Amino acid sequence: MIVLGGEIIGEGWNRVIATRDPTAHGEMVAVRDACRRIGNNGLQGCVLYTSGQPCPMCLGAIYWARIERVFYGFGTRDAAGIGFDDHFIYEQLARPAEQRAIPEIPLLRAEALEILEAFAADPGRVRY
Ligand SMILES: Nc1nc2[nH]cnc2c(=O)[nH]1
Repeated sequence: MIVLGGEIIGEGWNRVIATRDPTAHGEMVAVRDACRRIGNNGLQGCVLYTSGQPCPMCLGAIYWARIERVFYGFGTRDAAGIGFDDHFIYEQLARPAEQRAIPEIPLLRAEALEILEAFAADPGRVRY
């Protein structure tokens, strides 16, 4: 759940299998719920309470949402004990991008930079 000033503003639980969505971890569902309810993509000042320590995907969403603090029950090593990959993915991120089980390989940087620079120069750009 996500709490702001003592009030629950978002709730979520794992919906990966139910919705056939690999991103539907409990934390992601809660972040989406809170953002929808408050009508904002930022969750500044909010605290997330979760049974399990967030995986890297969820932690990324937590950072992007600017959540202030996370409280969790069991850790990623505990989750690994029942077959979840959270800890494995953290270990993967500690390796160079090219050496991971799923390598990230730079491609067409100059062309991609043109798109990035055009976006940066767009006066209608909204920062988040
Ligand atoms: N913290 C957390 N870890 C997971 N690993 C797989 N699914 C989940 C989830 O919903 N939450």
